[in-house]
Amino acid sequence: RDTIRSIQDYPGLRCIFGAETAIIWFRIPYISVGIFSGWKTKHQDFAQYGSDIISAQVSILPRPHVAFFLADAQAIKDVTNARHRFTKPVENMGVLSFYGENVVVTEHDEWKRHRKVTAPAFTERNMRLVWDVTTKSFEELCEVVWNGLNEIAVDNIADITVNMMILVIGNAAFGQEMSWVDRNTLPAGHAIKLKDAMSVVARDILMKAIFPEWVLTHVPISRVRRFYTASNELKLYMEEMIQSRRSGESLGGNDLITCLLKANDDGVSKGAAHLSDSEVMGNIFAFLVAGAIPNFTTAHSLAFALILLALHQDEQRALYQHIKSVLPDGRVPSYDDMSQLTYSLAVFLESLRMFAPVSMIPKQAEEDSVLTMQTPDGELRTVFCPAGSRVMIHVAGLHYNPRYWPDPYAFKPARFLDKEWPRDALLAFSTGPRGCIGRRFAETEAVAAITYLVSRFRIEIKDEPQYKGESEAERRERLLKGKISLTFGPAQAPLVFKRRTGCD
Ligand code: HEM
Repeated sequence: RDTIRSIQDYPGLRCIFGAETAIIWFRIPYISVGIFSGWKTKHQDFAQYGSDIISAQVSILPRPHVAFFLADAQAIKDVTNARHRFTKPVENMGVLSFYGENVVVTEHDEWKRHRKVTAPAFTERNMRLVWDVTTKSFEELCEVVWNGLNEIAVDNIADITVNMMILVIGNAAFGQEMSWVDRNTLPAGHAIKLKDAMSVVARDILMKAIFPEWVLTHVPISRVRRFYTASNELKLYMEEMIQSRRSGESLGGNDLITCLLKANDDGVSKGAAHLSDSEVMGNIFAFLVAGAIPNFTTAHSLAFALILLALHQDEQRALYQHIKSVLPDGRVPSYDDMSQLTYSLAVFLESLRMFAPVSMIPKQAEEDSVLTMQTPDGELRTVFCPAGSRVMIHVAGLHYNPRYWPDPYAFKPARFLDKEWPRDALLAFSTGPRGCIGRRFAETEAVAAITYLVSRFRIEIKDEPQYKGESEAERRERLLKGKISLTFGPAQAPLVFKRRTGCD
């Protein structure tokens, strides 16, 4: 009753468990708000209450409190820009700092120091490397692994995109040669290969949050043992990589580790902001395994983009024609072409709008504040937000808000070709000072991947006898059904890649 009174009974959800409780992840009316409910409810809660800011009053967990859900672009912009008034609640993110403090898990001046050193690591040269590695890996997949075949059926497209992202991050962030056909032998002193250590840690990182250290060290369950070995191995690999760059072995590279170390050394020599050795490790880990979250997000977003293109052949044709107009000779696209490949980027952004991997971004109100939003009639209205409230940026609510995105359930990449597209209403990468540091990295990877694949293959849905007779709508629902693991990704989408013959 007290919490409801503190917000003058502002309309919204009333539940026992809050959006951040790990006990019940989904919406159960009056019981649980559900951290993952956004993917399902999209803009519906806001439409129901007739307002793009609604409250959620929680009576038990994580503690009795008020949360506000925001799907109003201006209110979200105000919150994300006011870094000191609306902070990132980092207290539950310890799992991402087990190799060292880093830019993801820090706040205030500490965060500022981490961000100042890490942001310059994402150089233009690094993006060029990301592009080259992505196209090279796809070339290897199509010509070597798929053996130049004209038709390839893939049971689950996400398996391909996740593997691809591990290769890209291994090459472009770690500076390690990695490919589909693993030619590397096991380095001396290691129990598993780097690629395997990355995949296992990325997949099972939540074990670190769930289990105490003694469980990881002693419990004889093979998956737990494998995770424990992989996380120790990854640490060892990272130490060796830092060591080799420190001893000047490979400082010529443009990978993220090299760029980060250069930026840090620069800070040290100028007496400016810099990081300790353990913080360097923590940030490399943040790029990679916290980077596992970003990397899975990129992989899953790319998978959704390919599924949507397979479901919308008209859009795929338009994209192919556009790619052909940029690359009429059919050569492999280069990084210099990226600025012209606007349709490929539009496809990626539209998939991110429809299937944002991060559906809620939490903030904490440090002081009493007022949120300003627009009513459906276009008037401005203020909402009192007491100190201590959670403010949840409801990405899915914003992305399906018809005020910014007419016909929000339709796949229309052309929205992003309009120069005036509503930039403040796309929050997949968050925005403001704490916006995603890897956005350009992810976009580069995705544009290279989409362009390469669509220029060479027509992508279709695999026909499966058990689904014969299903309607268009049922098919769409089945293929776009999401699954939640570390982030949101497609559950199971079988696709067929048909090599283009030149006349299609
Ligand atoms: C489609 C791909 C991606 C999506 C949708 C995405 C989304 C996001 C979002 C929503 C945030 C803000 C989280 C918050 O404030 O709680 C964030 C932050 C961050 N992202 Fe990404 N990301 C992607 C790719 C990447 C990649 C490829 C990297 C690195 C290689 C990366 C590194 C980071 C880091 C280090 C932060 C923390 C920045 C800070 O707090 O200052 N992300 N990302």
